[in-house]
Amino acid sequence: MTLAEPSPQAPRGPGWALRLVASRRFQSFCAAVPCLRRIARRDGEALFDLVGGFVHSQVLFAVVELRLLHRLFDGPATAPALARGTALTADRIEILCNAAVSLGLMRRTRDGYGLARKGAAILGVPGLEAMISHHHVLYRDLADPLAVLGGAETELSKFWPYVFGAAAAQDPDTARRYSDLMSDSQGLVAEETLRRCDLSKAGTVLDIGGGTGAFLSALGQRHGAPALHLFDLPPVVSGARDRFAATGLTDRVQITAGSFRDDPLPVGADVITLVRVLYDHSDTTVMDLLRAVHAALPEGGRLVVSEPMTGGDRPHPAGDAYFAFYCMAMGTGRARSPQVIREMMGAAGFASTVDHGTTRPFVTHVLSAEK
Ligand SMILES: CC(C)=CCC/C(C)=C/CC/C(C)=C/C=C/C(C)=C/C=C/C=C(C)/C=C/C=C(C)/C=C/C=C(C)/C=C/CC(C)(C)O
Ligand SMILES: C[S@@+](CC[C@H](N)C(=O)[O-])C[C@H]1O[C@@H](n2cnc3c(N)ncnc32)[C@H](O)[C@@H]1O
Repeated sequence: MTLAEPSPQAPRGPGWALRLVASRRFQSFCAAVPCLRRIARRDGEALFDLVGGFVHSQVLFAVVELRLLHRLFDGPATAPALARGTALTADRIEILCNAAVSLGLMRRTRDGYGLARKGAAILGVPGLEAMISHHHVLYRDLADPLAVLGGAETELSKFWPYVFGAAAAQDPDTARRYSDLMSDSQGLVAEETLRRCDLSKAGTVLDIGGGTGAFLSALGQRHGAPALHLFDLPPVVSGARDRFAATGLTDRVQITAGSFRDDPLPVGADVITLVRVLYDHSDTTVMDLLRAVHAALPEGGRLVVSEPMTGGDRPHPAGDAYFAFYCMAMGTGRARSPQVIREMMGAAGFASTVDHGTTRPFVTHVLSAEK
């Protein structure tokens, strides 16, 4: 595509500036002028990161699948040493490790390769390696993003069957597979949610879609007072009793197996939490759920919603790229902005809503509402 050079009489304003940036001659001019060269180089590198980002995520996938970060946690190693125990040759491991160094996951050492800070951080984030390994499903779906955008059937939608109703989630192995993935990644979500919402004075907290109880376990260990009530699908909650026993919370916990799409919600809680639940479901299902939550709460009762959200009129990569496409590929879900969810809370009857924000949009965003 050859863009006409901006004519002298071209209107000034954003159009003029962008037309200039899109001009090959101006880009060549910038590369020759020192103060402009740095901007052009920075934008070019950022653009190339976007172009090559899918290779970067596959380098990360390979490093995680080969457990190289764990190998290096014990100390630096040479490429031949890292190749041992894998099906790869030392020269291919060297290529992978150099790529990992370029991405800040590893560092070059006198003896070969060592762990870098980002690589160490991955080892410290609960559930992150499992999520990275799980991405091969989404990756195959996004090989044809236009098909996903066009609503084609996806592999990912078969990974999370529960969103299609309790009947689809009867298979205990499937239920365990996604519950493990969720409970592994719950650590940071619970940390952020409980830091932003003080639930220490709650009487009873009902966690709807609470999986195998990871959030309630974190809440129960942080606050000694609230009684805890878990509500999730029958094949899912079966894994919860052991967790509560292991955290010494059995006496404070009630477990109800059921579907919020098909069964009445338990009553008696003064706080109801929805942690990474709404974005799995359509607007209709979400509105039905919010109305049922409103009905199940007493006057003055509180709803807490915590899940990754989009940026609304200020889109950000975590919510508007990753989770928006993830939920779209899932088939029924939708990543929503804090504003949209607060409007849905209001439409469901909640008198006041609060945006508690987030420190890390890629982990979660916290809202609450009062009846
Ligand atoms: C010199 C030193 C040592 C330090 C000085 C500098 C310094 C202080 C460094 C700090 C190092 C440090 C502590 C870093 C910590 C980094 C952390 C905590 C990073 C956390 C990253 C978390 C990430 C990337 C989380 C990603 C989560 C994802 C991708 C979750 C996806 C969930 C999905 C898709 C769920 C789907 C389920 C469904 C079906 C949609 O409901
Ligand atoms: C993404 S997981 C989140 C689990 C947990 N809250 C967390 O953040 O780790 C969504 C949860 O909603 C549950 N769920 C989905 N549909 C449900 C339904 N109709 N009734 C009850 N729970 C449901 C799933 O079983 C799953 O545990």
